[in-house]
Amino acid sequence: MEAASIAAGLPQTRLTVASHKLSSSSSKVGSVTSVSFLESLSAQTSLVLTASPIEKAAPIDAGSRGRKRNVVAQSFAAPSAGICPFDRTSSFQSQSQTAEEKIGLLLLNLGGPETLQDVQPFLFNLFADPDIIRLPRPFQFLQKPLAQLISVLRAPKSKVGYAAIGGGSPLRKITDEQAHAIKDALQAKDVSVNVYVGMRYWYPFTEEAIQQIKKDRITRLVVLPLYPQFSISTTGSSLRILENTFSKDAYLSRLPVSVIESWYKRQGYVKSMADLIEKELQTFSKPDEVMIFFSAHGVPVSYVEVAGDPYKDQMEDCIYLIMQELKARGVYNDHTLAYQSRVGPVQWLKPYTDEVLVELGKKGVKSLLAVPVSFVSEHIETLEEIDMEYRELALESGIESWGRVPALGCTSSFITDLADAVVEALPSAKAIAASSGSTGEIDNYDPFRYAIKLLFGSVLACVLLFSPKMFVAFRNQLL
Ligand SMILES: C=CC1=C(C)c2cc3[nH]c(cc4nc(cc5[nH]c(cc1n2)c(C)c5CCC(=O)O)C(CCC(=O)O)=C4C)c(C)c3C=C
Ligand SMILES: [Fe+2]
Repeated sequence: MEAASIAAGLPQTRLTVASHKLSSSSSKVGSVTSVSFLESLSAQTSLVLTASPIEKAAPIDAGSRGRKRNVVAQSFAAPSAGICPFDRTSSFQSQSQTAEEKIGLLLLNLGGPETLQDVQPFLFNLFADPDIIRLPRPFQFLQKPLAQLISVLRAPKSKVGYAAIGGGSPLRKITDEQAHAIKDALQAKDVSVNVYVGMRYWYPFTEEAIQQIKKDRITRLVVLPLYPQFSISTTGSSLRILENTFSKDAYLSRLPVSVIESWYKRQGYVKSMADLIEKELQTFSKPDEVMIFFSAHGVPVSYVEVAGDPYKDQMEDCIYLIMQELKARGVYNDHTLAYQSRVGPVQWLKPYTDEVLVELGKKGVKSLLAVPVSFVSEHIETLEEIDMEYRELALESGIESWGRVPALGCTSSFITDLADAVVEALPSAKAIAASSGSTGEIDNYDPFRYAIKLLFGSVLACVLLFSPKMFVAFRNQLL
């Protein structure tokens, strides 16, 4: 649904932010930040803070060639008819309202190519992100030429993957469904919100969502990244877009904002994951003998060891909490954690999923249940990498029974808990730092300087990449 048509004529949202009663099952754990998200992000990503100003033209334009420009982000103002079920029996009650508010909820996600033609420009946007390819400051002018080169080299491999799952990523559709479901779950708690979806690397872009929030004159905003754990490369990268845009805009810099940075500790999430695992274990002939195999998306080791990305610690903590929940239910299966989806010639978090599968086969493990744990939607890495590549590898390695837990998607207990998280975050919303300018203009873009940089950078990138050592590394790891 197009945002413009839905968002038009929105009723003014009425809400008591100061006084509300929370459901006894909802948990306040999780990391909620208001203004301080900028500071905490700076602390966590100090190495890249001075990276490029908002990628205003290039990433979006790169993806919009030959496509009707998507001018508005998605906003969901109308209840959707039963796309995702959720629990309407929550004990949350909003009480009488003291102020008129127009509340926005911004869901942040990665985005994915919708067609095979989108794959290369999508990859360009991804590799042009200084939070994904972290170049030392003197080399940052190489970011875009490198992104162009790597995206072109990587695209054929990625296209095979996307072709295998139906010719495109399901992320936009699933995220839209989650947006509708959270909106409905909030409505059932008497909290009216406009929900916006902002993708980092594909449509609807985060920048578009922000512009829509501004147009809609939202008065209070909750930001909810759809990643349970924080990583510089995911939540951090999306928050940087917000930081850059909000701090330069008079209206946005005064808008009270609350950011839910990570939420893997929430009881609703932990219990929902445990429910899925428990249910899937029952599909095996001997459930007690199944190894629970958590497969998390990897990140380069340098993110954790040099830049201080909390992702690895949070992931380990998350697995611990899910296993504790399972033990409390009398499920004592063995479990292990490995990291998947590495790209490029650098060291990523270990152990690697493919290597562990082979080892487990050698050790005589016969039944294995894969649990994707970094992400809450089905996507290429669950549907292709786990369900096809890793399954085949596991069976070749001697594992006889293979299962996979579905992504949470619109599971009702999970959606209800996210809605609770939003309600809990509302009171702490605060305006971000004062605006540095009041025009709302984002950045000066000089096409001539950009072209010179691009030309020079491309030549240097080719020289670097086609040196024999780099060439071998890329051939082995990227293609
Ligand atoms: C090159 C570096 C990458 C880092 C670091 C990284 C971190 C990271 N990614 C996700 C979740 C997703 N990644 C997706 C696609 C994707 N990611 C990379 C690279 C890095 N990811 C590439 C090259 C791609 C494109 C697909 C491919 O060619 O393999 C997606 C989208 C999937 C879809 O269905 O479209 C998601 C989701 C997490 C959680 C994460 C760090 C914690
Ligand atoms: Fe990724």
